[in-house]
Amino acid sequence: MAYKELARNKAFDGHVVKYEHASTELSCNMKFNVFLPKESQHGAVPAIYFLSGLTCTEDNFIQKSGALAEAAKHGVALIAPDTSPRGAGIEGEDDSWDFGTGAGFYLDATDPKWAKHYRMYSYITRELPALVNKELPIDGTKVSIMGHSMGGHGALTIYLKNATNYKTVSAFSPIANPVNCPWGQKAFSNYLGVDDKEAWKEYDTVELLKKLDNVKVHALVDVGTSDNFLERELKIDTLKETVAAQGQQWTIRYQDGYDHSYFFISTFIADHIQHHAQYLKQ
Ligand SMILES: N[C@@H](CCC(=O)N[C@@H](CS)C(=O)NCC(=O)O)C(=O)O
Repeated sequence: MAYKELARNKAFDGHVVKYEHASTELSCNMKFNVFLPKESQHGAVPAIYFLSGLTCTEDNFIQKSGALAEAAKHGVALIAPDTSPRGAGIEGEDDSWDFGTGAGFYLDATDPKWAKHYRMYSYITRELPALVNKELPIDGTKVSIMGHSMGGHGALTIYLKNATNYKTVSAFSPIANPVNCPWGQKAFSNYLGVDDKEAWKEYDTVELLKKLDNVKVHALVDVGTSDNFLERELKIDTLKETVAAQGQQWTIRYQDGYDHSYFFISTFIADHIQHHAQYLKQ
């Protein structure tokens, strides 16, 4: 299967289209959703990738974030991939909600048990862009990336490692320092092995920021002060300190009383789309 259309719904004068394709990176079939604004009927448009969090599929963001209206306003496409390979059949992959299926952590696993299928980093940075740039009216020279929670971690790390490929980055409630939190330690010790801590740092926003020389990044990060995961898992204070120490000028906002849910995302999604549109139009 090269790729096939599974569903198409008109929205805000454009369309939300769901596709399925056989992924060579992940060795399984994968689904993703795309919002194509009406401008895409006349030529290639800029696009924002949105990486979702733990337990999500390709549907959560496109159905719950309220992003379509603002994307339509700016003539920008949205690309919403799944969060892990599906049905790989690896022992233990469905045992917990924060690891395995629905929790690919946007890395390329090196542990032999996971290495064949759990390659979300290569899928998001190479395979999926190659497919959408070839098959859809997407301008591959004008793309950016954002995400939520595990997907916020994915967006920030992918951006920091490939800054020339993306115009900008933003995140909601990102897992900012996974080497120092339970979710990250569980994922990295299994996918990357317990011993190779240097490999872990390659997928850690705070650690990547420390290595960033002379590159100024203008990222937007929002997190809710009533987010249940704020202290234990997200480590936004550490991110903020590192950003300051590195002389970066990120906008990091603590939003009073908001939690980790899509109600929070939908409240601030317009700000994020506007942030991206400003860079995508340059
Ligand atoms: N274990 C809880 C928490 C998982 C959770 O909060 N997931 C976030 C990302 S880390 C999410 O986006 N959930 C899906 C949704 O709210 O639609 C659950 O299964 O809902």
